[in-house]
Amino acid sequence: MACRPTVVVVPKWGSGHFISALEAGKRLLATGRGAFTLTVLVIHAPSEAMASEVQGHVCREAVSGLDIRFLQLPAVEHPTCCVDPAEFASRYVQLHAPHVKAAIAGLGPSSRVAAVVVDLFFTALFDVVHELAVPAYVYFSSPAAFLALMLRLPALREDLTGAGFEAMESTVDVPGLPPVPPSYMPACLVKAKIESYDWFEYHGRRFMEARGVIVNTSLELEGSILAAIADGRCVPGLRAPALHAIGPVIWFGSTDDEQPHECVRWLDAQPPASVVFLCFGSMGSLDAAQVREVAAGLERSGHRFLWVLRGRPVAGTRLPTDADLAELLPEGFLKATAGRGLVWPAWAPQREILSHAAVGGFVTHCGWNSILESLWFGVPMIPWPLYGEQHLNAFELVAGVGAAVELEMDRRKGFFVEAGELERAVRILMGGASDEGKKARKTAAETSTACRKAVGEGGSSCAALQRLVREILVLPTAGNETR
Ligand SMILES: COc1cc(-c2[o+]c3cc(O)cc([O-])c3cc2O[C@@H]2O[C@H](CO)[C@H](O)[C@H](O)[C@H]2O)cc(OC)c1O
Ligand SMILES: O=c1ccn([C@@H]2O[C@H](COP(=O)(O)OP(=O)(O)O)[C@@H](O)[C@H]2O)c(=O)[nH]1
Repeated sequence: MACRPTVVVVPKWGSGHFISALEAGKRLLATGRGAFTLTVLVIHAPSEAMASEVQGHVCREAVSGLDIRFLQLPAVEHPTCCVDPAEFASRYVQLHAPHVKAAIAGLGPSSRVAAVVVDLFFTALFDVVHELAVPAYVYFSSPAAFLALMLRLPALREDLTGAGFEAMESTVDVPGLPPVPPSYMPACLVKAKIESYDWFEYHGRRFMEARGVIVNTSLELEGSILAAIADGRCVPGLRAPALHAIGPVIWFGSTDDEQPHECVRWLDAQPPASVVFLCFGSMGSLDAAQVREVAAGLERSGHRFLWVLRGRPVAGTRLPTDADLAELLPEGFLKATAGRGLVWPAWAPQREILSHAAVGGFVTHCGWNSILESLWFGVPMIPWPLYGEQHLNAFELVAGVGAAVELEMDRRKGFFVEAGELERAVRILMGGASDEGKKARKTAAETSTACRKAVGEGGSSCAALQRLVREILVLPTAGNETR
């Protein structure tokens, strides 16, 4: 079919961002039933490890036979003196703006560019998208709760002293959530790191310029927050951005391994719902003292476990290394837990593990993709937030969604978790007669059903996707219909 319009997606590197944005693009493509193609502008990831991860996804999709064209953008210099990944990503993409403009303009002769969808850290690209008079969308791969908070940041700034949320005594009003204690504010906003607050506030303001914000969530999961945003409660006096809740967007593809993964083979030999799974995301790792507490807590809980234990990143990088188990684990631990525990020192196939019948609980760093995957498979959680917006996600999981047993962390000691506390939470989550555990397991099962219904034919997220595709396919209107 000649001259079909194309939707341009500009994803950020990093598993949680890139795969999610690509999968959302593929769902747009499938919903459009051939009415448009997808063009993905690939930004060179800032480290070799991340670049090769992105390349793996690109190569796999390039041979999928779908209408996706990948355009690699030229490399640019790295910005210097950035305080955190949010600032780095925001400034790095600014340097790509001329290349993004040239790439989009270059598509013009063969296909009309119907929309440009950028990652939540990439709103600096709006300037060139506006210059080209193309409708701009944001793909928000974090929860609506964090979107609500980002939209609220300009107003919240007025209540803050220079010390940030850490010094705040009252709770924080995130519309649609119960009052949030300041200690649950995202790690990137809690400390007096004014640069990262500035950047999140910057993006929050720029979301208002978008034709719509596509959020990886559903009405069933975050209905009250989506309603609060749509009602304008986050941006009083201004027009709220149009929202498209199309989630859960989860990638169910595989990495073409011929043999089942060792973790999966081990799970095959365990009884149903007997194993607690521990995994801390693409960037999470624990220090040596914390590793010893986890080992003691798991040993004392008496439960079966599959623990993805990663080593600290080497200097100058952010990705965890493969762990040296002999060095990290307490002496005798592997022997004492042989037969009922597996410690895996490298990247693990998390989705496959969560889908396994032997898994009954998940100790998670609360990355939003991990939460959605766990809910999809009906696995109740113990939240152990580390970085980014994860503390807010953990609060929402316990106080809002309810599919989790809270883990007490010593907030004055770098969020340290004692062995006894992990043992307590694991025992409650994995069995026993406590109401708290029963409620978490029941809510996880119910939420799984609701999530699957949302993306199925006639579900709320499926309908939102169809409305979004209709909106993209017609020329810009003042529509704000998809709340
Ligand atoms: C959303 O707020 C923050 C996100 C991050 C952040 O940074 C990051 C940088 C990389 O180079 C690679 C990554 O994979 C990555 C991931 C990441 O956070 C996760 O993003 C997911 C997709 O949006 C999802 O939201 C997870 O919940 C996040 O944990 C960093 C940060 O501050 C340091 C943020 O505030
Ligand atoms: O050992 C690992 C660690 C992470 N993941 C996947 O990486 C993504 C992590 O995204 P999330 O938003 O949870 O957290 P982030 O790593 O971006 O902080 C999820 O899809 C996980 O399933 C995985 O497959 N194996």
